[in-house]
Amino acid sequence: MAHLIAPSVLAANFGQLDQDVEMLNQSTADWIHVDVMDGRFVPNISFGFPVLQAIQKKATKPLDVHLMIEHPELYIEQFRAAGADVITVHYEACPHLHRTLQQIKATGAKAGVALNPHTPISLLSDLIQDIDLVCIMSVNPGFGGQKFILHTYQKIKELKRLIKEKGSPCMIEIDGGVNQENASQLLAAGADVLVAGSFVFQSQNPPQTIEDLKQIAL
Ligand SMILES: O=C(CO)[C@@H](O)[C@H](O)COP(=O)(O)O
Repeated sequence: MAHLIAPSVLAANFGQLDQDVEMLNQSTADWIHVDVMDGRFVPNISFGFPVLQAIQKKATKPLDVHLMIEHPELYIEQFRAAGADVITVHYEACPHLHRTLQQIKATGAKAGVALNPHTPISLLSDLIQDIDLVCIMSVNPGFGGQKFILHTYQKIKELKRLIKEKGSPCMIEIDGGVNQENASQLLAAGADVLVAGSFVFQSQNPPQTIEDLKQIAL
């Protein structure tokens, strides 16, 4: 399967969000990645339902919503109603992760699990069959523009092995510090979806940058 590119609107210009979403609509991006932060699970606050709804109104591509919040299970239905197509919760925020994944699937959304850099892949061993997407955080969540953590390559390979061993249809997404330099190695290690925020939005020509990431061959 060809890899997917999911630009993160956390790095967009919120003064012209409509235009930035329209740029993504016109680009070769596959998904639009939306980072929700609550100031508790992560030391930053981004935005909530009204902004997600505004993005949904304009977007013509699936919304990949990454919840960096405590107690995500309290808000799943609301995020789905606000436009989320993929809902990713953090392993570290869910004491009853299996139940939360079922809750996400019951809304009709795809169910994702994100892992902080310190969280081992092996913890997913008993529920990998129930996950549609694992988001490996390649930075500590909370901020865009951070440096990519090299140990990520190892984790992708481990996850790929686990997925194969258990026959899971799960996709592997990488989030944080993705750029033209590391993208090809990430894909070679087994990544299916690349999230890129600052690399896309701070470039001279964001649609071209998205297309360059899309065209990376192994
Ligand atoms: O979830 C997060 C950060 O917590 C990411 O989605 C960032 O938004 C990616 O930004 P860059 O590292 O690509 O700038």
